[in-house]
Amino acid sequence: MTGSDNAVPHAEHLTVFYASQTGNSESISRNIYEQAQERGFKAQHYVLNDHAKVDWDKEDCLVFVVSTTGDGDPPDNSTKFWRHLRKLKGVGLTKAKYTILGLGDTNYDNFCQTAKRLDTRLQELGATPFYPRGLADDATGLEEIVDPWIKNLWPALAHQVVSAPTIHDLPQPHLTPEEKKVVKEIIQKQEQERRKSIVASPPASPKSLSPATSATNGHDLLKGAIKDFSNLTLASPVIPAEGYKIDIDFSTMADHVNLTALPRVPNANLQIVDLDITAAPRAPGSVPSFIQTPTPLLMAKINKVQCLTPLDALKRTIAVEFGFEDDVDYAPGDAFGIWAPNNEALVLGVLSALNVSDTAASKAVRLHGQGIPSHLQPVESATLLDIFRYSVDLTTPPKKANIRLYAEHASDLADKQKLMFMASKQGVDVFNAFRAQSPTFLDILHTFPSINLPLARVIETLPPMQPRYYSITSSPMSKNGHRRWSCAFNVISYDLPAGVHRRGVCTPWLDDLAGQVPFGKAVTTGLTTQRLPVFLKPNETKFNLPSDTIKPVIMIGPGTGVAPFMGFLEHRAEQRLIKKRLVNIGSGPRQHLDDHFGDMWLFFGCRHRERDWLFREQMEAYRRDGVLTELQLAVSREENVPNSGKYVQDLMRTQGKQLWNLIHKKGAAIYVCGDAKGMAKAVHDELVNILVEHGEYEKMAAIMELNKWAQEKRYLRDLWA
Ligand SMILES: Cc1cc2nc3c(=O)[nH]c(=O)nc-3n(C[C@H](O)[C@H](O)[C@H](O)COP(=O)(O)O)c2cc1C
Repeated sequence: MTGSDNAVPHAEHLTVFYASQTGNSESISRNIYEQAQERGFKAQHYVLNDHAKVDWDKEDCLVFVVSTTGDGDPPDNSTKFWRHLRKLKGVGLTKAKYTILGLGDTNYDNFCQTAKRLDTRLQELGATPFYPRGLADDATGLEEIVDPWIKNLWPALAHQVVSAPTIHDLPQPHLTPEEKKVVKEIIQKQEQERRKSIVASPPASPKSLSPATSATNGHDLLKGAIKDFSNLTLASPVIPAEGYKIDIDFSTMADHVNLTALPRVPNANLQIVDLDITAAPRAPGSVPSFIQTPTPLLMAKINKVQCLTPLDALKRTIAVEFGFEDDVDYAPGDAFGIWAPNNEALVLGVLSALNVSDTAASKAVRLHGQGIPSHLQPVESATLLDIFRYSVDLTTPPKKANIRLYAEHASDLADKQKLMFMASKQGVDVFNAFRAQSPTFLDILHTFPSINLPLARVIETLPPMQPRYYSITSSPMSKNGHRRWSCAFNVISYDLPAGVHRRGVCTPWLDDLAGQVPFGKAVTTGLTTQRLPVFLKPNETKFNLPSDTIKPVIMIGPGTGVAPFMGFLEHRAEQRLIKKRLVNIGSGPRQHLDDHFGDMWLFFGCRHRERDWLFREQMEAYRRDGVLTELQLAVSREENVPNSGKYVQDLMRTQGKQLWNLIHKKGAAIYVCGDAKGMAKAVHDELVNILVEHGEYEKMAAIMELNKWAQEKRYLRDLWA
């Protein structure tokens, strides 16, 4: 076989479902899904509640990754699925072949109950397991079971595949024997030269990335592009980004002639039809109509911006208030999504590198084709410029399947061979080193200048752009509350060791739009008039203030995890104001305000009080006014101050008795927001300790009690990875 597309097995259908409460099953299932794609499966990845999106009869194999939560309960994002499963009758799933990876913790009574129940029910319905169930234990380390289970899944799946040889058996594809010979010679020659140069020359500069300057794809083209793009309708001229040539050591490539486990080249489905009209310019501040959001898209203006951290802080955190023309209903604890565009210079740089002229970029096109990614379906008419701004993700590092595709379209044999190597099992270290540099799509084009990818392939194979979500820090009850939302976030911007500057998509864009205000008072004047595309994301886990205002609230949220609690506090301050007016009306005995409101405790953590005590003024004011009953501040990196070297869980320990009283005697609700791994686990463990120490529970009984509270929505967590 000479290595044409015929060498690749016909993709087999595989769907990976997950049910996850705190994200473990989700990320493990995503890993399986990505590996499946790389191995040539036509894979899909869904949360179990979206079970109806898949025609189970048409799937060759189903893989379920499910955790157990509460007291042996399935995660919230699978409850709809369980209702559906209960309703199914007879043996309606006889065609389904499946396997299950369960995640649980042997400290709990009902270890991996969800996985076990699912297994039983699927078999009752006639489905057949094709690979033994795996049950991973968080108590000893999930990876002990998960890693070997995934490793052995592939041979088990290959056994199910009837049509073609597995991808492992593939000869080195897409190179004729003559080509292979030439490539081998080139590699050997390069390797000899590299070795010679190591001996002859002084150590290379530590900078492993450098701006691309090659005449074929670098400055010459970019100079042209600057001229080309100058008449685009942009607010101010933007110079296309240059991209970086990523310098990676390919010396190990010479040791591997036969490459295995190469992913399948993604199918080509998308067609671009040039509608042959210059698109009418969009209204200033509007966004393309193809953007799809789960709740209505709203155009917000920036009312107010404040930088919460000084220059010497580790992170730059800003608080932004958005304003709307009409009322928007929301509750404290909800979040909102922002649909940010890619950095404009990067978009222009990519279009320039793809040789798209300014005229072509601003002409209307229609995207169509069978089986194209769902985010591209609605593109009836849009400009390429808008598609690259809003529809595709230019900054997420590539997956192996993309690298494989780029190899396919590299005309230079050395480029092709390097890309093939990175996509293979043998090149995994080089692939990881490449990804570690966070290459943008533009960097890839500059690093491998002979890649000549048709535009349709670029658009359909780049990941879809995703909205970014932020917790609302304001209350709808405050003045004009329904017409404003606030949020606070860290601006993602960092330098790689090689001296290259990288930026997130949404937060630097917002920071730029808001004028990069300096640390200090909130700025309300002279702000941009540009409207921003946002939409509401109601909280699905009831992470909202209790409706019974007398119920005490314990809030634990270090860093930007405090965001939703600022909304809770603003809301409670408003509730108190209203009550204050009411209680003093009438002839009855005067009532005390605090009789109507339960305690509010906040555990907040920062590194240095002067550098990253976010919302300090507001917190202190709430404390003074009695809205906040107790403020516990943990200061992890500052010396000689109260609570120095402490984290929130340490302060919970010292306040254990009071916390237990609030929980036990007054029925307090507990809220945790922030980092899922480190902080949330430590806080959970500390709650167990408090129940053991002050409530006289056995450890297991304490764990069970916390599960019960999680079920009753009395212990709520809003976490991110
Ligand atoms: C509040 C809570 C309740 C839990 N209840 C159980 C349980 O009843 N049985 C079990 O095996 N594991 C239980 N676990 C452990 C989780 O299943 C385990 O940590 C798993 O890795 C979480 O996966 P996920 O992030 O996908 O939800 C519980 C964990 C938490 C935090």
